Amino acid sequence: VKKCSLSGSWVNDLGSNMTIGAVNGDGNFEGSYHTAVSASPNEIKVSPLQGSMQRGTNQKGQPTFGFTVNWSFSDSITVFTGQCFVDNDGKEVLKTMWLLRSRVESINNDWKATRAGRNTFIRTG
Ligand SMILES: O=C(CCCC[C@@H]1SC[C@@H]2NC(=O)N[C@@H]21)Nc1ccc([N+](=O)[O-])cc1
Repeated sequence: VKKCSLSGSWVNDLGSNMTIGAVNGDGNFEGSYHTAVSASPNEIKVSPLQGSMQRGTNQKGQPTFGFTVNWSFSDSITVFTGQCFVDNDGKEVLKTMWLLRSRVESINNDWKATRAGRNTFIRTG
């Protein structure tokens, strides 16, 4: 069975770095995220992430997951969701989509407060 583990260090197509710790028995994990890009005027800082991985009853391998990055330097938050694959060269890759919600002053600006996109992560080191 193709096995793909989330624990360890990853880099995405934007050059952002992520480290994920051990996945516990409930499929939950924690880690840290250092984004290479930001739309905030503030200095970028390492930010915590928390997430969950679907274990699948019979360890199907290539699990789905989701995690939230609570940006420490800006009034915004990103949720990522995706799947951990083993590609045709045997390399682990995380294919994700994300929603980035920024705080806006007024409900009248709510329409423009959520950005969406995709990121692919590969292992570093
Ligand atoms: O910019 C930010 C916080 C940093 C977001 C980084 C995003 S997360 C999805 C994508 N994948 C990455 O690795 N990095 C990017 N917050 C923010 C955004 C917009 C506004 N705004 O005022 O529009 C304010 C703060």
